[in-house]
Amino acid sequence: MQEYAIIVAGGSGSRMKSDIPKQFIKINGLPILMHTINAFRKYSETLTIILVLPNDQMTFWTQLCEHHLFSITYTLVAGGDSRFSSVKNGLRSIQENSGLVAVHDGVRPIISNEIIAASFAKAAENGSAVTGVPLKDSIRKVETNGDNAAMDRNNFQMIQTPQTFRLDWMRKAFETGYSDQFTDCASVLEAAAYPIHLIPGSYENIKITTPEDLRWAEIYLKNA
Ligand SMILES: Nc1ccn([C@@H]2O[C@H](COP(=O)(O)OP(=O)(O)OP(=O)(O)O)[C@@H](O)[C@H]2O)c(=O)n1
Ligand SMILES: C[C@](O)(CO)[C@H](O)COP(=O)(O)O
Repeated sequence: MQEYAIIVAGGSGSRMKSDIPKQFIKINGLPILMHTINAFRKYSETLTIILVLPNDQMTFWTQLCEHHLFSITYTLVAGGDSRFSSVKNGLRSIQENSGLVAVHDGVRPIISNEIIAASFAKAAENGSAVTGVPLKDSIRKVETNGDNAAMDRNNFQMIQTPQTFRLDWMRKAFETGYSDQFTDCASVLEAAAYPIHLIPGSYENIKITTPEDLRWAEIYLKNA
C-alpha cells in the first residue's frame, strides 16, 4: 500500500516568540524541520513526503536547503490559516485514492523510526493509528467561574503525531468545514464517525511550542 506523510509546518509559531519561524530554528546545527523530514525519509525511501509551508516562508526555506545541502525529495504545498486547512491543502496534492497517510507536526523532530513504522502498520490493520502517552501529572477540570474538580487521569492521554489514516477516510472526513474543535486530525475523523485507534507515543516526541522546549529537543536529538 502506498504510504504518504504530510508534514505540517504552516504555522506562525506565535508562542515561541522567536525572530524566525520556529520550524527554522537550528538545533544541533540543523533547522528543526530538516530533522523532522530526515526522520521520515529514514523510515522509507519510497514514502511520498508532502511538506506544507506558508507561502511567505518558501523563499527562506529554499535558501536554507541550499545552505544545508538538503536534497531530500518531497512535494511542497502552501499552508492555510489553520492547521486544519494546512492538512487539507496537503491532502489535495495527493492524486491517488488509496493508501495510508500519516500527518505529523513539522515541529516534532524527535520522532523514532519505530513509532512511524508502528503507526503505518496499525493504520494498515485498523484504518487509523493515533499516538498518545499517559498523563504524568494530576489533572483538574476548571470551570469558567474558577470552580475546579479532580479528574481521573487514567481516563486521559496526551495526543501526539504522527496520526495515520486510510487515505479515503481522510479525504471523506476533511470534506467538512473548519471547526475550532479540530485541534488535530483525530478530532476531524472522529467527527466523521471513523474509529480512532491509539498507539503508544513517546515522552521524547515533544511538540516544540515554547522556548524551554528547545533545550529538551537539543538533549533528545543529541542522544537519538
Ligand atoms: N495554519 C497552520 C497552523 C499550524 N500548522 C502546523 O501545525 C503544527 C502544530 O501547530 P503549533 O505548534 O501550534 O504551531 P504554530 O501554529 O506555528 O504555533 P503557535 O500556535 O504558537 O502560533 C506545527 O507544525 C505548525 O506549523 C500548520 O501547518 N498550519
Ligand atoms: C496535533 C497536535 O500536535 C496533537 O497534540 C496538537 O493538537 C496541535 O495543537 P496546536 O495548538 O496546533 O499546537
